Amino acid sequence: MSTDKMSVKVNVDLQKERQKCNFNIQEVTFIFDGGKEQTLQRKKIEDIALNSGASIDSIPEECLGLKERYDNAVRKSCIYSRIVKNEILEITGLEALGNPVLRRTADAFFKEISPFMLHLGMFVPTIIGQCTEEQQAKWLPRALEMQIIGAYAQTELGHGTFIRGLETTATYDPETEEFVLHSPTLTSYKWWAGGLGNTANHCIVVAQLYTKGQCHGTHPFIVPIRDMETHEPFPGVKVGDVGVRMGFNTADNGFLSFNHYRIPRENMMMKNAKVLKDGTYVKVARHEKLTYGTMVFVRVTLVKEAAINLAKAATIAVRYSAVRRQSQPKPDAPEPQIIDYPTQQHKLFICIATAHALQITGDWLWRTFKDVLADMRGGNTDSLPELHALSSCLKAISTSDSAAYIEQCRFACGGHGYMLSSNLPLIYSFVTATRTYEGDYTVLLLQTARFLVKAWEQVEAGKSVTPTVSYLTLAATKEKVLWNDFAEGIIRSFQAVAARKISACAETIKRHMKTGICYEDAWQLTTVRLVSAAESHCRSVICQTYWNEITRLTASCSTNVKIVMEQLATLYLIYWALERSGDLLRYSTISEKDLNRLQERYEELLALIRPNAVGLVDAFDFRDEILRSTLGAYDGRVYERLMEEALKSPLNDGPVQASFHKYIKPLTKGKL
Ligand SMILES: CCCCC/C=C\C/C=C\C/C=C\C/C=C\C/C=C\CCCCC(=O)SCCNC(=O)CCNC(=O)[C@H](O)C(C)(C)COP(=O)(O)OP(=O)(O)OC[C@H]1O[C@@H](n2cnc3c(N)ncnc32)[C@H](O)[C@@H]1OP(=O)(O)O
Ligand SMILES: Cc1cc2nc3c(=O)[nH]c(=O)nc-3n(C[C@H](O)[C@H](O)[C@H](O)COP(=O)(O)OP(=O)(O)OC[C@H]3O[C@@H](n4cnc5c(N)ncnc54)[C@H](O)[C@@H]3O)c2cc1C
Repeated sequence: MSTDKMSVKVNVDLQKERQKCNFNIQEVTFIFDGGKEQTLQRKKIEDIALNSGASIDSIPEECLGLKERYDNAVRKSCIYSRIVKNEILEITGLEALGNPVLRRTADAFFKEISPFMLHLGMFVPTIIGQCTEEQQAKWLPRALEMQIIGAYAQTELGHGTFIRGLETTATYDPETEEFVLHSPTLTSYKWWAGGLGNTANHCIVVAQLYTKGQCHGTHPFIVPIRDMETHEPFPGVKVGDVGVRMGFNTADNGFLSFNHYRIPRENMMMKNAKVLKDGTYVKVARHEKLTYGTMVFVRVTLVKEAAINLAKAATIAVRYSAVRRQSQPKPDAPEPQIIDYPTQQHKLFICIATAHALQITGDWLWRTFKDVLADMRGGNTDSLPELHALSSCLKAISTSDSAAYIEQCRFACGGHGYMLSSNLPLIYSFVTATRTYEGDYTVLLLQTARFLVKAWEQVEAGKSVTPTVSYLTLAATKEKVLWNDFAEGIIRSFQAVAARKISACAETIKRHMKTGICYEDAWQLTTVRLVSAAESHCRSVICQTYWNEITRLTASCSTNVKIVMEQLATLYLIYWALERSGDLLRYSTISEKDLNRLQERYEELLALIRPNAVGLVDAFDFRDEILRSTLGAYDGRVYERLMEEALKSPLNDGPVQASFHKYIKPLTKGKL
């Protein structure tokens, strides 16, 4: 427990909740963080970054005007980046790029997003992933020292998903040994890049590479866009802000265009392909899609990003639900805490369980990513398609589930959840964007579906497949899978559902083709089912990973920790079995009686988890500075904080606003 938690006066209901908790909270914190060392490291980093108070705003961020908000975010980004550079990276090394501790700590500084986020989140990783060693030696130290600040400009006004359709050109001129960057149309303007509008002085630009009259497709280039002294855009560069957004308003998302703008040949990022001085194009990489590597990396990190944000929202909503009392279900009895309503438990406990499921799956995916990276360093790219399929569907489902459940947490807080000071609307506006950026939900599930259909064709041909799809053999028989309600049985049934959906998609594509249409059209006609099949596959991966890993991770834990972690994981499996009962009825032998029994077990689990609910969210161990919520603070002084925060509003700076004299008074006096 940190000192701030020990010294404060805590709401009586929350105190009672904490007394009820029957498990060792710290052990669960270690599980969520990925181990005791990780917890200790995170706390050390949080202490370094937050104990100075540099993150605190005197006026709430949301009460500032757009320009002041941006200015304040840049000011704090400079402070935070100094801490990151001088102290945090010393502790974590570049592993910090894949570790949510930086983002989690950054939340204390920025209610929205730092305009430097993409510098560390994409600019630096792309230098690492796409530059030769020589190029890295030139750019990486400057980027890490914050001597240059970068953005990642791939998306254009006309194209985001379809990267091959990007229009910006980079044409090689052997005379001067330069690339000429050009934006031929309005739709070719770069659009959306975080940090680009006013902050960055360099930018990674993804453009169609032309040399010797031939187009070689999209490649990344490092492009200086502003003068390092004056920060003026260079001649030939047009750059600005894309306008007000639903969230991300301090992230400085920008547009960018080029008018025959020249950069040295060496600024092409040449790890995967090169252009020689004479203009000869040389392919280095063994796999066509290695230039998409930064996207795979960010998709992998987004799974844990989804988990952390959901854990924050759940912490706010559960603590608030323990403090809030409403209605009178029994005559003459006191108003219950709203967390005692089973419907409230149904809204909230799945959020706690999902945060664990995604965090554990995110850890597993990160380890898989590192293994594939190691294989690729040895020249073996065989496991890349599986990693792409996994990272695509897990990014899609984790961000989509997290956004939906964060909104559910907001609903669970009634009217006060609608206050920006609850922080729930801001968390939601951030997370709902993650469903779109770095690959839209549907588009990514269809990428996974491509892999699954191919894997199914291999199974049909009697060939072996990779471990994450080995369950496809379950579809080889048309028999329904035998239902049983042990965890392993539920997981097996989810796999059978996915397998049968995938095989049905493959059959549907073939059936369409028999009518004479081409494969691409047959694929399009099947996409609604393909998305559903990929979603089922992804859910079975999450369920299996969550169950296997939680069993492994709790093996040496105390009994009550084992029990509560198993209750949560079982709740997660049963919740999804009930949600997908239609699929189970179709593809397994589950009966109405089995479903009724599952429903009963689900409700029993809600009651069993209830006394530990506050302990479970305390175990996520968010400092108040990171939660930034009037409803979710550790002490539960909800009403006092709502009032204190309301009084900070500029609209409370006096009893009468100027608008009364300017407009209302003339109106009421009939003079307007
Ligand atoms: C120093 C101090 C600083 C202080 C900072 C303060 C705070 C910061 C704190 C912390 C920061 C840390 C972390 C931050 C974390 C994250 C960053 C946050 C925000 C990010 C913002 C968002 C940025 C973006 O959105 S960038 C743009 C992303 N764009 C996309 O994702 C586009 C989506 N489209 C695609 O990916 C592809 O085009 C496609 C849809 C997949 C299709 O591609 P296409 O070329 O058309 O290919 P095709 O469909 O024909 O398939 C061919 C073949 O290739 C396979 N394939 C496709 N993609 C891949 C791939 N990536 N890898 C491997 N294989 C791939 C595909 O499956 C096909 O295979 P096959 O033929 O079927 O076998
Ligand atoms: C907050 C935010 C920050 C961003 N930051 C960056 C950044 O830093 N750098 C950067 O380069 N980009 C950035 N982006 C852009 C982002 O990557 C794209 O918006 C995203 O990849 C989706 O592409 P799109 O906007 O072209 O959507 P579209 O592709 O136009 O999608 C619109 C709809 O069409 C559907 N659709 C599209 N193609 C298909 C298909 N083949 N099959 C079926 N349905 C399809 C989609 O499912 C969706 O429903 C950011 C976006 C946001 C919102």
